[in-house]
Amino acid sequence: QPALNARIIDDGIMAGDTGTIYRVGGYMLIVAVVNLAVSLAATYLSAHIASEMARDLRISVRDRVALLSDAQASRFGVPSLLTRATGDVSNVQVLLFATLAIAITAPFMLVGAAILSLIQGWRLAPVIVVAGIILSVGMGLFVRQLIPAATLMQKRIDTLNRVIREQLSGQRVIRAFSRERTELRRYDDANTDLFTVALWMGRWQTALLPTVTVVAGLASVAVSGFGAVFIDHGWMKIGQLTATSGYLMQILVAVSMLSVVAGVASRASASAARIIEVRDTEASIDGATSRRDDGSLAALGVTDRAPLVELDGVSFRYAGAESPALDSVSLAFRPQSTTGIIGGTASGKSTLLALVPRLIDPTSGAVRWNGADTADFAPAAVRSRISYISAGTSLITGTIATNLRIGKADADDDELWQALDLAAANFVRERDGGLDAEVTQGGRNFSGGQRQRLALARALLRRPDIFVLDEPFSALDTDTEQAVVSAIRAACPTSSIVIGTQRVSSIRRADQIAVIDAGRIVAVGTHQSLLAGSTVYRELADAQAVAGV
Ligand SMILES: Nc1ncnc2c1ncn2[C@@H]1O[C@H](COP(=O)(O)OP(=O)(O)OP(=O)(O)O)[C@@H](O)[C@H]1O
Repeated sequence: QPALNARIIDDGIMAGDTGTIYRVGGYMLIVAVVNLAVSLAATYLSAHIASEMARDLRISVRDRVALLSDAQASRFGVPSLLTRATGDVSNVQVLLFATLAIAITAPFMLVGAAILSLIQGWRLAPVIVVAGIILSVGMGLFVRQLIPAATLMQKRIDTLNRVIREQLSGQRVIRAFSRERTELRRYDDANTDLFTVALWMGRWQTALLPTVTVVAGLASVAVSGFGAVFIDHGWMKIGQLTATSGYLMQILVAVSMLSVVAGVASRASASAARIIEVRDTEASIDGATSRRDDGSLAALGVTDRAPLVELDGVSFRYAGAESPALDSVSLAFRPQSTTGIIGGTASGKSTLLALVPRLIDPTSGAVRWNGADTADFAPAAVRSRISYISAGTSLITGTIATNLRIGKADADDDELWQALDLAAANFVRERDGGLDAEVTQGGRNFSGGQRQRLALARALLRRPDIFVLDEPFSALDTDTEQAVVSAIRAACPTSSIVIGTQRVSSIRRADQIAVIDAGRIVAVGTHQSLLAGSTVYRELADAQAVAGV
């Protein structure tokens, strides 16, 4: 366009040729319309591609997170994983959009304008080159400053998210212990830390544009000044000077656009590193860790019948822990039999139970199904035969039906009602909406006992070969827990039922009771034999005032 403008001035206005003015003016109009259409299309396509990339990236982060072991997930921390899957992906999305919409076109614009300005005359080239060098060096420095700051900023967003999460989930405790002021201060500190780094980045970012503008202004003054001298000497025409000024402006616009992209790029590169860190984490518990290519149950000799599950000299140590949570545990869970694992706080019950569905793998020893090491099995194959209830029952946002169908996706309503009845979850019948009654986040609109009954119904729906139940009755009264245990046994006569608990009442009728203390099995027997032979068990029973029946 500046070249066409130069022709209008030099060949049209100066030569008094109105025909050239109209003709070249027409070309300018066409160029402007094409320019508009191309940039609209480029913006649309860039937005489309960037959004699709972000969607795929979120899926891949989620897929990786789903495969992380508990220890790996807690190394990142839930708030950080959330930020990485959302805010960090958005930063990369913005960069991709900016790159496609601006950063690809800007260099063409820059080089094209530089070449076209040279065609107009070489004499002003040094001005353009000097301005270009100053701007490139300035931008390089700017990006170097911003990348570490952007990394710090994402970390501080993680911290703020963690504080908010803790405060929201612990709201009642905070109120009950009058900790509002302390918590407010904690929030303020995290918020101020984030503000400080954001402000620092903002200052650098705001400094960049004025720098570009000042360099642009000086370059423009230099072009006009030198140009005037060159015209005076007859080395240049007025139109050539106008065109060179126009191209200089285009170069500076391109540089300004690149400077905006540089700001986005520094944040995005910090975010990309955080996303890559998650994606590159080798999942420690997933299908890929099956030691055999064919990790199916059939390939390993486990048929339709409930298997004999054995813990064979199993030890487990959490990463960084001084002592093992489980130490040389050997125990068998037989089909058609109920096993109780009882022990005090932190004795290792949850750790032991998590081994069965391969939520964790033993540090040494093996978990065997019909003699075959489950490390050879695909975790999904093992889990498909198990119903697991973790301590602190989890429900998800949805309805009662959607929560129950996690246990069995194709269960019809009759099956759901039957499972609810077996789990003594009669309250669902009185609830508005019945099976379609709403479940809010974490099942907070249900009491602890109701949540446990729903979890038991979900576990029952699957009719698994093994029930692995971690403290499943802690919020139920003893009569109800007995009724539910009997109902599970009657509904699934061939299954193996394993119950981890601190309550003697939950397991006293079990065929086998293992007493665990500090990660070791200290006694195995029945209620009666343990009352006679195990001090730990007797003490637990005495403390809970359970009669020797
Ligand atoms: N994710 C973890 N990281 C590190 N150590 C852990 C982790 N989970 C449990 N432990 C430790 O392992 C030991 C056994 O814990 P576990 O949760 O298995 O006990 P538990 O018998 O189920 O306790 P409770 O009845 O109180 O739930 C404890 O010393 C505990 O501190």
